[in-house]
Amino acid sequence: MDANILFEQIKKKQSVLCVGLDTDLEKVPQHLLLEEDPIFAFNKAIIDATHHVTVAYKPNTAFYEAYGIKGWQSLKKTINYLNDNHPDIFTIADAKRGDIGNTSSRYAKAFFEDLGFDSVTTAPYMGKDSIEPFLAFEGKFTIMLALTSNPGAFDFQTQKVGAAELYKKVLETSKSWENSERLMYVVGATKAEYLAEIRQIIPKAFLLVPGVGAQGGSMDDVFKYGATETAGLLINSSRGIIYASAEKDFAEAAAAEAEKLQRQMAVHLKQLN
Ligand SMILES: O=c1ccn([C@@H]2O[C@H](COP(=O)(O)O)[C@@H](O)[C@H]2O)c(=O)[nH]1
Repeated sequence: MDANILFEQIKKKQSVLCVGLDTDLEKVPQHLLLEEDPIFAFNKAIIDATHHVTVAYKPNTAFYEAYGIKGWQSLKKTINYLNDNHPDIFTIADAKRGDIGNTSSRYAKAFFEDLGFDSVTTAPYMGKDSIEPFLAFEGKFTIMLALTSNPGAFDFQTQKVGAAELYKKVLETSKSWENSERLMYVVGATKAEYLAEIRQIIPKAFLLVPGVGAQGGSMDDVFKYGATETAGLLINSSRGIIYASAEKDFAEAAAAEAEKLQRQMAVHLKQLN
């Protein structure tokens, strides 16, 4: 996907909402378990109910891999459903991959070509040759972990390596990689106060920001420190939206939560223009 399509979606929907499809059969409404493919049935209902306020969907692959081949088939059906019915909505495979070059090439082929996602998340720990194979794909984006939302982010990412913190080195160094214009970065909403400095290093790149809602991050702070004139943000909420209700009204409840977040986003987006 061209980034302009994403910008147009943001403008049209007045939203930077990314809905996380972290579908767990222990949490979906019981009646769906009678369906042939309960994971896909759940995802389809959530997508149908939320797409009008959503600019990106992010299935976390762990929730599909946990169910083996059936889970992988549900993931494939979900991405096909999105590509067939909502081709202008950005898709993210949250898989956090990255390996030696030839292996990374296979991961990239799996997520970009076979599954057909617009983007995949990657971990930068193995360096340039582990990420450039993803960046080689035209029309696709690689979303690299920079400063994550979890408490363990302080174990390594904020530690100094020489004069700068590791996450800053990751941001700075990655700018010199081939096709770096195809990079986006993950920064947790729980680390919003770091966003002003992050924006000095990567003023234009899109940020995928998880951690609002269930993890306690503040959307207001994300906009305050991390927004650019064009927004350049995707704010993710998974559990807060998809498990808003565990009853038959789960899709309506998800829509209500998504709309609530979109209204908050619209207020911030108006202030940017
Ligand atoms: O730093 C990170 C990177 C990825 N995630 C993922 O985002 C969602 C968040 O889910 P919520 O239910 O909205 O908390 C989930 O898939 C994580 O694996 C993250 O939270 N933080």
